[in-house]
Amino acid sequence: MAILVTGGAGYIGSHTVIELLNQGEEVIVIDNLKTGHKQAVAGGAFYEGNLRDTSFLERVFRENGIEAVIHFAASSLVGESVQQPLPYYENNLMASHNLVSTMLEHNVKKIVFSSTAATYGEPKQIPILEEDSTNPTSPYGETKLAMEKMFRWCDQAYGLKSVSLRYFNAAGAHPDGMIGEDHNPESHLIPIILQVALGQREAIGVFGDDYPTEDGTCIRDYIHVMDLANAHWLALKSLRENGASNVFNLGNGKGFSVKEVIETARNVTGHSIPEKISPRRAGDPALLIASSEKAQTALGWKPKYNDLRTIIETAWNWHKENPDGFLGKK
Ligand SMILES: NC(=O)c1ccc[n+]([C@@H]2O[C@H](COP(=O)([O-])OP(=O)(O)OC[C@H]3O[C@@H](n4cnc5c(N)ncnc54)[C@H](O)[C@@H]3O)[C@@H](O)[C@H]2O)c1
Ligand SMILES: O=c1ccn([C@@H]2O[C@H](COP(=O)(O)OP(=O)(O)O[C@H]3O[C@H](CO)[C@@H](O)[C@H](O)[C@H]3O)[C@@H](O)[C@H]2O)c(=O)[nH]1
Repeated sequence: MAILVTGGAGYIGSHTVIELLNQGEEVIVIDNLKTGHKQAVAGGAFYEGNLRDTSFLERVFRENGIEAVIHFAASSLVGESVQQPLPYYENNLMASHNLVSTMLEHNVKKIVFSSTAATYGEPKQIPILEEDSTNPTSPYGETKLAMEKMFRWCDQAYGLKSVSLRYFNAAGAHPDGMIGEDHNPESHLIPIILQVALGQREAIGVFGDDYPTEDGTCIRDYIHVMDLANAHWLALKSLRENGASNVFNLGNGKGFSVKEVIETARNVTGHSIPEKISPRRAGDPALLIASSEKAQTALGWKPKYNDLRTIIETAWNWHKENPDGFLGKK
């Protein structure tokens, strides 16, 4: 029986495919390549198509014995979702509805889901715990929270077992330099900073320096993509072993401001990386730091790359060797 990975050609999905293959799993990837890259998929069967296309989904489930689904495919940019909410409802909620309906028709009842810190909105306390209140500040966070709730109701009604993993900020690249982050256009902080270091951009725009934080810039909890990949494998194992639905935060429990991230990248790369203060980006909470104790205790998850310098080093290794991302890859 295979594990179906939706969005497996994307950044976190492709790193998780490697983890699954290393664990001896049979893997099937679905991706419409909207933001992903076929060259990033290290193995398994590949189906190019859209989760919104029910006959396509039906064919994938008919042609394969699928045990469980790991669901990454989504639109996932906080700022963009504030400008264009409707595509987020379509590509996140409606596509997930198609997926779950097809799963249930084929009696597939295990799903590991990419949720997000954006489900919390502005936290009332730090570090954030799973039971804290959820008041998203963006349509993106709102759609992810709605999907979590859809899975919960489907557990009660149909016995669908889900593990929702609320990642904080994914960063870094495979330590072998095989694959890394490549979005076009890029919107994430660390790859943009490294594009400045490579001379591909003039400066990094800092989105707001008047937040209620020590240096006025937003604080995030950066977590290495291979640590996230490993958490998916552990979540899958937990569904196999005890079958209970659950929600887990995944972060390092340490927060870094935008300015601190830029400074660390200056040290790693040896480049000056000019910065310019720009307006705030709509939808951004000031401060997000996870407590991941629950995942550590219940899943036995232990992040290996738990310092920002190492995370940025692995990203720098990928960007330096592949300045044009997968396009330029030999
Ligand atoms: N990057 C982060 O920091 C972060 C943090 C928290 C949660 N997440 C979540 O993790 C998941 C993966 O994020 P990522 O950064 O790897 O994003 P990504 O854009 O690199 O990957 C998403 C993949 O899904 C594919 N896809 C999107 N819609 C599809 C559809 N309708 N049908 C088929 N394929 C489709 C894209 O082509 C892409 O390959 C997303 O669900 C995102 O919301 C990401
Ligand atoms: O050019 C830039 C890009 C980003 N930022 C700031 O850097 C921080 C991190 O931004 P970014 O890398 O774009 O990530 P987030 O917007 O925090 O969102 C990521 O992390 C969320 C979880 O916290 C996920 O849900 C999202 O999918 C994922 O894109 C934020 O404070 C941004 O305002 C800048 O100042 N300048």
